Amino acid sequence: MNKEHYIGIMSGTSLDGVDVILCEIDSNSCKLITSLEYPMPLELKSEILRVIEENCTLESLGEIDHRLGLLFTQAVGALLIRENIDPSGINAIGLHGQTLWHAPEGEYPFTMQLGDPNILAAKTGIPVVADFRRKDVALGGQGAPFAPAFHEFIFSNINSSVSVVNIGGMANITVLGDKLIGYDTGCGNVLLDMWIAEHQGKAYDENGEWASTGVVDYTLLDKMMSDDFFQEPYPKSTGREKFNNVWLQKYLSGHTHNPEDVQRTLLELTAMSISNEVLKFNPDITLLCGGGAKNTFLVERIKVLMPNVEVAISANADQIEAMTFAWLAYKRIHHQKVNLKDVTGASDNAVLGGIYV
Ligand SMILES: Nc1ncnc2c1ncn2[C@@H]1O[C@H](COP(=O)(O)OP(=O)(O)OP(=O)(O)O)[C@@H](O)[C@H]1O
Ligand SMILES: CC(=O)N[C@H]1[C@@H]2OC[C@@H](O2)[C@@H](O)[C@@H]1O[C@H](C)C(=O)O
Repeated sequence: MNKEHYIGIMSGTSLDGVDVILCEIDSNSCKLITSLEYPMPLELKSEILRVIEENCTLESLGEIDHRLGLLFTQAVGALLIRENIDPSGINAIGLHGQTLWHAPEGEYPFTMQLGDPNILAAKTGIPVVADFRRKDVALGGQGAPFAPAFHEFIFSNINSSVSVVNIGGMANITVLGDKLIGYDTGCGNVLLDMWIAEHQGKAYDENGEWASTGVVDYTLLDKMMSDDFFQEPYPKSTGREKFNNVWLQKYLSGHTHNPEDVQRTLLELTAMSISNEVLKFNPDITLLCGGGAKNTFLVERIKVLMPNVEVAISANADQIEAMTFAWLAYKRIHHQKVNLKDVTGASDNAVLGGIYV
């Protein structure tokens, strides 16, 4: 069987860094060979947040597209140099890009990922597959989440009923079965990160330590849990354009709260919005992945909220999203459709992504 080598690049909604992985892929398997986390410069992170949350000009968008193209190129270069890899041995790079805005519903649906793939292809000499999501949106789909198709590929050999939950900035669930189910459950770490940054100047609440000093405000929790997004049926997907400071302030306004109680309540919101969805499918096992799987207090709360489900941290928990995009590049290079229509609501499965050489 022919083994091929693909690089996957993911920079998610947390804006914490760029995950770069190298995989060996064939029609039956995807083996992680090595990975690297390349830091997102703080100034670029602030500029991206400013454009998303405050003020956007065409010039700022164009410059961010270029700067991200350079950043992804540096990240790939760092991996190739560290591992002493010749670029000619890489079949292609799967580049997710940085989501700036995701609006799959409405009169003119769109999803926007930036980071010019031409720069990456030109500077590395490696073919790049990018722009994965817009074909799905063109077919009437949500354009997200895509990881469920990869979860199906790597986890369907498990002989129990399985669900997979990625806890990134946003959180998404996959339920494996005859019909593949997957959708975003809502916020993952994004509100927790935002609140601790504002009150303690930290990028994230390590192991939920600050949250654990507060108490859950159940009135606030109930109000937030009654938000439309949590009530809507799937297919559904979301992003920073919804779960952001404006969203939080809407629920906080009119009351005074201790900051640590808000953090504790936000952690409970993440745990509850995830576990409510998992429990709808009653799986034997739930595999957690993404950065939130390292938050020991969050994982503890998820376990408490679903005592009859075995909760485990998945293999390669930090790399699965980047592996997804390496595998999607493999699918594109081989002109294979991706099994996502039941997840995203697209009218058909499709060959996803454009090739940049
Ligand atoms: N030890 C830890 N304790 C608490 N939280 C952690 C820990 N390690 C990572 N995190 C959280 O994980 C986040 C990063 O997760 P991840 O990289 O999976 O997100 P992402 O890929 O950017 O998001 P998305 O999946 O929505 O695109 C950090 O911002 C932080 O909130
Ligand atoms: C539009 C977008 O970038 N969505 C991300 C985000 O981060 C988690 C969740 O929201 C998921 O829908 C998706 O990412 C993963 C990689 C996915 O497509 O499965």
